[in-house]
Amino acid sequence: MSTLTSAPAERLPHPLVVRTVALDLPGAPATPAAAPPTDGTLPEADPTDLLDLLPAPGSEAADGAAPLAWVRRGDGLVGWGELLRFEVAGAERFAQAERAWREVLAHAVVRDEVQLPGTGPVAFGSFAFDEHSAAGGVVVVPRVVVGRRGGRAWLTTMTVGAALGPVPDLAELVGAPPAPASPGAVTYGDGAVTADGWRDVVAAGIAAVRDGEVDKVVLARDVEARTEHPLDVRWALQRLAHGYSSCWTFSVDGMLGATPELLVRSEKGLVTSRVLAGTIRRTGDDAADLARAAILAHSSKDLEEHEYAVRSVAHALEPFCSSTNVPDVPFVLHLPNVLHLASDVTGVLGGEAHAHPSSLALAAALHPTAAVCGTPTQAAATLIRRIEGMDRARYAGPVGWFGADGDGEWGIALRSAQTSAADPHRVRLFAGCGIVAASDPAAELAESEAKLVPMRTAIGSD
Ligand SMILES: C=C(O[C@H]1C=CC=C(C(=O)O)[C@@H]1O)C(=O)O
Repeated sequence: MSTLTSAPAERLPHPLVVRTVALDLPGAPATPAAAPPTDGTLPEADPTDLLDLLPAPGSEAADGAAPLAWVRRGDGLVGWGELLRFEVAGAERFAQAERAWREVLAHAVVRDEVQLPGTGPVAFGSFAFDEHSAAGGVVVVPRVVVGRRGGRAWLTTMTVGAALGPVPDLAELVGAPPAPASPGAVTYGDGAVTADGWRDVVAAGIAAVRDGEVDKVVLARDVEARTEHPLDVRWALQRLAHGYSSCWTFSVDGMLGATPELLVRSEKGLVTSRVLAGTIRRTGDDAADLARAAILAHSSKDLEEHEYAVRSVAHALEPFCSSTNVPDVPFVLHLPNVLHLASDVTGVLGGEAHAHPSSLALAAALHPTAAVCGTPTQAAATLIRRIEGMDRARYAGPVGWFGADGDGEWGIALRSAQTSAADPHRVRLFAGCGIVAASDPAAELAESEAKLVPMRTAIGSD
């Protein structure tokens, strides 16, 4: 693995050599002729088909690095082996990451026999929420990527060399990874702020809204988990993908989770963002939850929170788009733990395709949205720094992947946790809540607990 902070291509002894070939995964025929079926439906993939391929920690293939994943409903990308790693920091972290990736690509030799979004060269990234955070950001170029999309699958290998090697073989690259072992019992402790202390943080946030310092602020907290056995990230990813299939299950550099919120997907000039804000807990009873969905859809407090988030995304996309579509009314997204108000904002990038901003540049322009920071953005960010009492690190920052043409997908790292490279028993879980004038500290604490459920379940053993 090479860790580079600047001018990566100049320091590479040879160009990046990339080869993508079609693959025969379950539910993903290697030959396009065999798919899609005549009834128009796509073959069902198990949500963990891709995740099952990830090598075990400590194995030669894992290369000492955390697994890479971006998976939803069985489609997506998994990657392993750290061929290149770029660490970035500060306000320029996104631009630095983009520059590093472009420099590598400028010297790449690519043979892509599949030609779909996610084939050819691919890099994964994860970035700190706050430009002042020591967590900065990282871009990882894996040695191996396996992808699946709409019934087709592929294998990409990336090396640094002089020429294309032989056709890569999945069986040789993967072997038969052992199933992840349970992390055993998990104990929980306070994070940077205790639960009681966080109620006071929320109360301070409400006071700031009522005083007119901000219209909305999103406040977050962390809890510390300790697993009996070292956490195998694959264990958590498989449980997240099964339990939260409508979310994007991600893992980059030890930041993992299942986010319901897509910051931006950019594909062939079409931009999509799934905006969430406004939440109600589920009860576990379907009839009661339907009634709660109706309450949420009409709650002025939640609709206000949501409106700020949608406006911030639409406003940030406008300069790049020739047209945008912003739904007038949100829909209710049903997750196993909570219900959210959700809006899918779309746009068409303006100008010539070669001049389109990359998906990461769009993510940088959108970040931080009012769903994770507040309104107005700068005042909310300042308030968060003053009262939240913790470094969010990469929680609530952009996480995802991009390819050689800049297209890609970036989620907001929510319902997430950060593992520790130094201590494989330690996991830091995060959750946050949008605060407006009508918020109540006890209700927000309960909401944050509901938002911790996906990661608590993912690292649990039952
Ligand atoms: C900040 C988080 O959620 C955001 C996304 C959806 C709904 C939210 C809310 O209703 O407060 C938050 O804005 C989190 O899950 O940590």
